[in-house]
Amino acid sequence: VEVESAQCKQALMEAQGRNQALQEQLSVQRQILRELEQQLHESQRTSSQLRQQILVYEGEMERAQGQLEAEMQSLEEEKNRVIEEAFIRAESEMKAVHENLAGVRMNLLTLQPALRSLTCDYNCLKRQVQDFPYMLEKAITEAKQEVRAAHTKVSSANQELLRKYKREMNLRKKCHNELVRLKGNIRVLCRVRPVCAGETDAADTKNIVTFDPDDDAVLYLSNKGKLMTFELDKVFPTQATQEEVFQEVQSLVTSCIDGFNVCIFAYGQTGSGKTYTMEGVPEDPGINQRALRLLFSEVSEKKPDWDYKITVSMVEIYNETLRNLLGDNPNEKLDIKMCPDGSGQLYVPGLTEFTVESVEDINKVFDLGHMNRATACTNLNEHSSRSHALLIITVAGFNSSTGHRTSGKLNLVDLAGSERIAKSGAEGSRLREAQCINKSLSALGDVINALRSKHSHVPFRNSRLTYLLQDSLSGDSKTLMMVQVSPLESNVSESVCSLKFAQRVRTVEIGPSSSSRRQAENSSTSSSPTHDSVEQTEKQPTVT
Ligand SMILES: Nc1ncnc2c1ncn2[C@@H]1O[C@H](COP(=O)(O)OP(=O)(O)OP(=O)(O)O)[C@@H](O)[C@H]1O
Repeated sequence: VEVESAQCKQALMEAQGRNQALQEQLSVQRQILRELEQQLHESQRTSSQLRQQILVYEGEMERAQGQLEAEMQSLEEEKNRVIEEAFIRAESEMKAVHENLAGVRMNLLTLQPALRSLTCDYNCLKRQVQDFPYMLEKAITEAKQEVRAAHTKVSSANQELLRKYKREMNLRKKCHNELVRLKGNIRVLCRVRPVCAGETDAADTKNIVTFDPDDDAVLYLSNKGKLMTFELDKVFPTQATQEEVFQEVQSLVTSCIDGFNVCIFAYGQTGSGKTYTMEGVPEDPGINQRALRLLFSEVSEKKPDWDYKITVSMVEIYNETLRNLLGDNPNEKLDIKMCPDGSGQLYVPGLTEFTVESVEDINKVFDLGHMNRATACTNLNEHSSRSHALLIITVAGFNSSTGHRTSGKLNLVDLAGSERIAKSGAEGSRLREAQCINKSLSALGDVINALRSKHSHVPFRNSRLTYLLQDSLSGDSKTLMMVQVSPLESNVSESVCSLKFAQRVRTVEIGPSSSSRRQAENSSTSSSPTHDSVEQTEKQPTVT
């Protein structure tokens, strides 16, 4: 029993253990059951909600179906209406097309004859095109022959014209020379400046100059109650304009295009209008600017046969010293030398030359010249009265059809004041200035005298001025002296001196022919400097 009791106890314990496990399983199963019941309940609730929703949807679907059917109905009606309209339109368009077609058929009937004539034309043209190369070749050959004939004709006409042109040019040159010869290779004109504002109130301002209304070469001067008469080549009264003065000198200016050398001098006492005549004022320029403008227009007219180069130099002669006014260094002194080529020509080593082609170029050159002239002196007005200013214009031409070349020089000179300085008042540098001016103006007078008198010796080398201008004063060169005179009584003695000088220069007898003169000049060019045989005191007012 004890053994069985132990076994029973063991079995009981196992049975209790199994019972315990089953109990636990049961409670888990119960829990699951509860949850499932809850889920079922919720599902039932959801299902009833869904059923209700289904009912709502079914109601909406019914309503939508009703609307759809109504819309389909209306679309069906619209479709029928549109089809009907399209049908009507198509019918009318069809009718129009039929009508067009009938028109086109009619046109076709009328076009057929035109087509037939076009075909005929086409065939005709085709035949012509086939013949064209042959005809073209024939026409080209004929045209070539005609061109050759015309070319030969034009060439011979050209040759003839060129020959005539050359003859005319020579004739023009001869006529011009003859004209200048008749007027004299050296002409002396006089210009009387007007009384300036500010001069009318002062003493001695009486106007003592009168003119001859019938003779523009005569001028009367009342000197201490005595009427003096002067006869020159032409006299410009006070009211003469810059243009009128220029018209008188313009033939000389243009002659340098033909290869002549020309000198135009303005001579007279300080304040007599030399600078006004040569340079003028900006609003009314003088000979310098007008000459360059005229040269520009003349050479442009001669294009394209002639090609010209115009160059400009500016020089000042002060106390017998030459200064380069267009150079980099206005204080640099220049020398005059004989060309080493043995031609007898003179040249100035280091002299600056500018090529000018327009009025702007001229203005730039003049501005530079004025600036350089002013740089080296303290009082420009006084300095310019005591120095000679030279504008040297060179015109070199080349004719491309004839190969002809020309070279002419135009020297425009504003001389130093010619007035005499009282012996007592001149000393030191002023005396030297006066001596230099006296020397150069005397030398100029001597040279002009010698040239007009056809002297065998012309004293070019007696001053820098005449030496520099030697090639422009000799040979076929032309010279014009513009004697400037003040009309005031206070200047009467200087005016008398200037006019006497002018008249003497003008009335010197004309000597042998120009060819013998040239020989004389050539021999004089190579000779050593000698003093002139012409009486200096006879021709030139004395500057002491
Ligand atoms: N024809 C003229 N018409 C109007 N004004 C003139 C005329 N000639 C000269 N003048 C005036 O007279 C004054 C003196 O002239 P200008 O300076 O030309 O004399 P100049 O002889 O060159 O003197 P300088 O020897 O001192 O250089 C200037 O004010 C100038 O404007």
